[in-house]
Amino acid sequence: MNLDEIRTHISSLDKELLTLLAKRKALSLDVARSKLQNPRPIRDQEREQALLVALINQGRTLGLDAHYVTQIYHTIIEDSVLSQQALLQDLLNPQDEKPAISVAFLGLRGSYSNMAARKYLTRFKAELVEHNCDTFQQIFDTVESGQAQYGILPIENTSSGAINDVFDLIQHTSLSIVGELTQPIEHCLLVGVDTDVSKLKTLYTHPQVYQQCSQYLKTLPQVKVEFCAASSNAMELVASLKRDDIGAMGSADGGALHGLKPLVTGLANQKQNMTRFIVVARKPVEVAAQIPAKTSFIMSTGQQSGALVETLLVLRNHDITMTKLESRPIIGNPWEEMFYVDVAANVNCPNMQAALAELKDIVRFIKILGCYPSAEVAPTRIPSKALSQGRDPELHVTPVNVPLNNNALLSLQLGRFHMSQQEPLLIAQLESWPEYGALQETARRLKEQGGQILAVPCFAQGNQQQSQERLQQLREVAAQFDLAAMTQVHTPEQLNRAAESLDAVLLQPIDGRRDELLAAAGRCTRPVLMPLADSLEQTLAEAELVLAEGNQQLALLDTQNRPLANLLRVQQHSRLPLLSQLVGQDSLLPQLGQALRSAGVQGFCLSLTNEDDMQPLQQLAQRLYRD
Ligand SMILES: C=C(O[C@@H]1C=C(C(=O)O)C=C[C@H]1O)C(=O)O
Repeated sequence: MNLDEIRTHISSLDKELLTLLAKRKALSLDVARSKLQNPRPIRDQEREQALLVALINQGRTLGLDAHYVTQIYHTIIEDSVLSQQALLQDLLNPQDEKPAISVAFLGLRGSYSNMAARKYLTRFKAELVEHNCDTFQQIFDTVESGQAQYGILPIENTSSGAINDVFDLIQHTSLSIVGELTQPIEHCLLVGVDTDVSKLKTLYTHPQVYQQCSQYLKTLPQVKVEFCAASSNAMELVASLKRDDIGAMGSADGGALHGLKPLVTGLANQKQNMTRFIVVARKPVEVAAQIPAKTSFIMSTGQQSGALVETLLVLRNHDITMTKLESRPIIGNPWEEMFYVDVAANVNCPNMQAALAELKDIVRFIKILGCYPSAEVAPTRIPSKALSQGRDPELHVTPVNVPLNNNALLSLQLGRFHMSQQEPLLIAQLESWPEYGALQETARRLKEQGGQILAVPCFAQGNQQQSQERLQQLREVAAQFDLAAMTQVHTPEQLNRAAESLDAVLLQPIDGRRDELLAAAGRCTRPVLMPLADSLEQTLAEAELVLAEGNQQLALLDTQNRPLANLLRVQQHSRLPLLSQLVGQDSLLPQLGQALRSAGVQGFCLSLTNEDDMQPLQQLAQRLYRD
């Protein structure tokens, strides 16, 4: 086949794939209708898990990686669940046939609020009429007066926290919250004509965006920054001037609406930058019982001691999970607070009704702001043991008896992975920086075995530029294979740079600068792995140093295969999660792993050279994740 023929073949396969996806979606809507007739929850994670495991195994026989199959199916299932939810909501809240849906939001075309509005309203399949507003107050007014049906408001951001102005306005509105959505905020450098970063002289941006990208902007000393009222204004300006020495900052999708292209992406200091938006309307909606719902309410309690605790106990006693609690001053009543509460419950469910009745008796004031479908479809986790492949028949031994009496241990989240003794973390730690292809291959094999973290040394001797590139590449490869990324750091400077890009850092203090590194680790916002010191006392003192500076995301790492008795003592005294570093080629690796796990070790850092084969990793994974 020549190139054209191959491409024709690919195009026809893609068409088939799309047809099949559409058929799958239609079937999933049939499932939703059947769940409405015989009421069952929309989400069935047991079914999803079984489906994913079967698909991963089928994929393997066809030569497809586990992570590839998982990623594709997470997207398909997320859409399937959200579409089912939307169908149920439409059936429950029939809308008059509307030729157009109107929505009020902050900023112009291309603003983050505009992108959120577009995303939320795609499911209405009606033309969108946009009302640009200059202030949050104007959004409330536009919806209250009936000029727009919906208002979209940002309520909290993962880097900057609660958006107080919106919380304050909600106190006084008659509108209801009818929906929520979370939008990733991905700042890019946008340009209107073909150009290069070195040619840029002026960047137009909003002060908040400037702040969130300060570290990247420091690398462009030749560029002057001009502030605009909103990112969308900056985009409009750059689009109209069409010059190669100016740029704007904002989202790639927003820029595309103005014909701008992203020149550099991922500019934010904090990589996981998300904003949660609420959707408000004049009439509340009813949420189908099968859909995970949230209810938001505000309340003010008296000022007697324990008043707030009393209300929280009511929620606990009715088994209602609180997902958010904010307090804001009550305007006009100095030192009195209004509490904003989100709970994961449908306002009409019996538990919530009972809780509300009790709350009414003990608070001064309570108002339901709305009940709406929860927008989070967290990917179904596949247990590592379902992934760990190619079991070795000779390794049959009785499963370890994991002692369950140490649940008082502090736990740790590394990236999106949680450390637990039931499912220990598996880290592949390369001893030196590999070729890009070899890095990808290690990541792929680690993921195939159910491992979670890729650790590679990124800091080359004195070469800042190179280490920056390595941090970037490690982050990319880890993300590609849905792994968390970690690197070894020797100095506070390295620690700060690693913490900007990666999910965790592994401390390797240099003599003489040890305390300095520990103090920096205590101030950083990433999880830290700290090697055990020479004595138990010193380890405890060093851990205390990190914890006292405010970082509670700390785990200890035994790098010297210490006797089990020592490890048990460290755990007993520190209550911190403990990991063990093992050498990749040790023939006793699986047995060692099993013994250490029985002693309470919650993670394994397997050091590998670039030449090592991955057989031992596979054997360790099999042993760790065996039933
Ligand atoms: C389609 C269903 O509903 C949901 C979506 C699933 C899917 O798209 O495969 C699987 C389980 C449910 O969470 C179902 O229950 O089968």
